Amino acid sequence: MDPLQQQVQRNMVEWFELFHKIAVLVCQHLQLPPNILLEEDPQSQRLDLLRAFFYETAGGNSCDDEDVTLGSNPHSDWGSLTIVWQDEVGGLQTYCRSCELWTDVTPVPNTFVVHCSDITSLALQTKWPSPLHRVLSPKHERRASLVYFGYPPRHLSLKSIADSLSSFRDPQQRQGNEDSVPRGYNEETLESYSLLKNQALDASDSGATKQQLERIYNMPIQQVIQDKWQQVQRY
Ligand SMILES: O=C(O)CCC(=O)C(=O)O
Ligand SMILES: [Fe+2]
Repeated sequence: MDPLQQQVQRNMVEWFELFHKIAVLVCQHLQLPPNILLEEDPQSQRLDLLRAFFYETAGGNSCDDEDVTLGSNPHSDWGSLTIVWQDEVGGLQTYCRSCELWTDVTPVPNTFVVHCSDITSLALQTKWPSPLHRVLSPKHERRASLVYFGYPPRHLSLKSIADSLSSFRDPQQRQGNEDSVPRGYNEETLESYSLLKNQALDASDSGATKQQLERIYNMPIQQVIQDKWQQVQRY
């Protein structure tokens, strides 16, 4: 590796660890149990990802097409928790389901945005919805962001996460014996969860379904996420 590559890698590792610490602190602050929504054992490999984004302006000389989208399409994040750092340009928006409007997530210096992502939301029976969000193409200034996608320990399943969260909040609560998905989900909310959609280009069933949740409910998270990466593989 040349010195520049080494420097970039060192910086990325530092940021990766910093974002992971922030994610752990968020869980602690929300009084969520340790080592359930995030892999906290330093010896264990994480599924987590850190991505650096750089959004070019849509109105540059090289492109006259007004419809061009250089941002990010509406989606929800698959994991447990997402931590976003964005610069002052803005463009991140979340969808308000009840008012049916896109709302700007206004950049605030020295702050991070935290999304409760699909896995956490599903384990909490959508009590905390996973936000549908998108990034608009910046018009005048280029935009940079760093996005950390946190995942639970790879061997856990949605069921075991759901059981741990409910017994943590209510120690009297007995763990469910059945492997089936509990009732109580808001099915309309589920429809926007990317984790439950078939995102393959040739997918015929593009809608999210309760059956999909049933299919993955007892699978190790690692397998669920591997299947998702297969779906979004573009050759
Ligand atoms: O760049 C951002 O602010 C967010 C990007 C995003 O939502 C994602 O990559 O999942
Ligand atoms: Fe996202």
